[in-house]
Amino acid sequence: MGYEKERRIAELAVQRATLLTKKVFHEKAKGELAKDDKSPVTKGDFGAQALIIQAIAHNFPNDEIVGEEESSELRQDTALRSEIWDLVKDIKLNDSASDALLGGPLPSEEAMLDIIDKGNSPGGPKGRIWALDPIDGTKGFLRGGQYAVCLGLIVDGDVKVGVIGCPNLPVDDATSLSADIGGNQSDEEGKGVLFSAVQGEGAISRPLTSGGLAPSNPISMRPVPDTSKAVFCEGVEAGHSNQGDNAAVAKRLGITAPSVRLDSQAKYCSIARGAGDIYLRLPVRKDYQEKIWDHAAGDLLVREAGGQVTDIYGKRLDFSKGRTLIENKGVVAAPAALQDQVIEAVQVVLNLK
Ligand SMILES: Nc1ncnc2c1ncn2[C@@H]1O[C@H](COP(=O)(O)OS(=O)(=O)O)[C@@H](OP(=O)(O)O)[C@H]1O
Ligand SMILES: [Mg+2]
Repeated sequence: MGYEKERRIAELAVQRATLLTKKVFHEKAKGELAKDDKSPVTKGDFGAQALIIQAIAHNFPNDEIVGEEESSELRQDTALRSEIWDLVKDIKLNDSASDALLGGPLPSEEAMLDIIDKGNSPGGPKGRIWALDPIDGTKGFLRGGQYAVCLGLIVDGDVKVGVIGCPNLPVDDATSLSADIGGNQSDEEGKGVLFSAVQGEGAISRPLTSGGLAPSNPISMRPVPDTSKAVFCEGVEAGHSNQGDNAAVAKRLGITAPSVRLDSQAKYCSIARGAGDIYLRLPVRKDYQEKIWDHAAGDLLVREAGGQVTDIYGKRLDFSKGRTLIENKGVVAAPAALQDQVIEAVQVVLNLK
């Protein structure tokens, strides 16, 4: 219990960082950048990481941070670095009291690089550790589709707070399921959704804004009478989860509805609000270790919305082992009442039993 300050700071930090990523996303969408230019995602990633770590370091100076990015590339590339600095120094929430909570402007480009490198914690079983993915769903971002800004607080190995900004998801939690849930949901004015959860206190969503926090609504997973009525949410990239195995699991469960495909932790968010029911991430490569920043916030959000999240063996995701989920393989997230049946089907399809 508690963690209200952590939730508020995390929500505001993610909201502010999302503004930066949206600026770059829309420059790209309007064709102002070369089509094969990889720099938009790089700019968004580094800029958002700097802004979020600044807010954490200002409010919780003793906490550690596991961030996806580190600054060595920027220390080599002065042109890219100054483009990112131009973005970072100008981003403010349109509400001075909220902005002040996140700390004053960073003093210099050098300070920005140092802040980015505070994301170098090795993680582990003890203490307060934030897991940060400044742009999750890189491929979705580049494609003009779904991406997410994700931040989770892990305390002694347990996720206590999870916050996810999804600038391209529809604001209304009741929006019906749609296979076409790409970047066409986005606009520059400030649509999109901010999701959050605190352990033991449920999950909420609120519209993303460019100022202070908007009013929130509780969210929960859809009641699904039996597995055949469920809808899958799954990734877009065939290299990240095994779509053939997913289809075989769906068949075993009697599911006929087409899967909703979207990038990033927007999948966890969608099932947590009832826009889809089951998220499967079945391994493609045996040796791939999932990263904690790709799952910490989404894991808590779904569990607080009435779901269960495990790996393909039915084991809870273990965030106490460092920067990766070394003790887990794949992800299976479903309404709590269906989880055992889904795991059973996964294990049959993967020949685990
Ligand atoms: N081989 C493999 N297997 C599983 N996961 C991998 C793999 N390679 C990369 N990644 C990580 O996938 C993150 C993006 O996941 P998504 O869910 O958006 O992917 S997708 O929707 O399935 O395309 C992506 O996060 P971002 O880099 O932040 O986009 C990677 O951390
Ligand atoms: Mg990621």
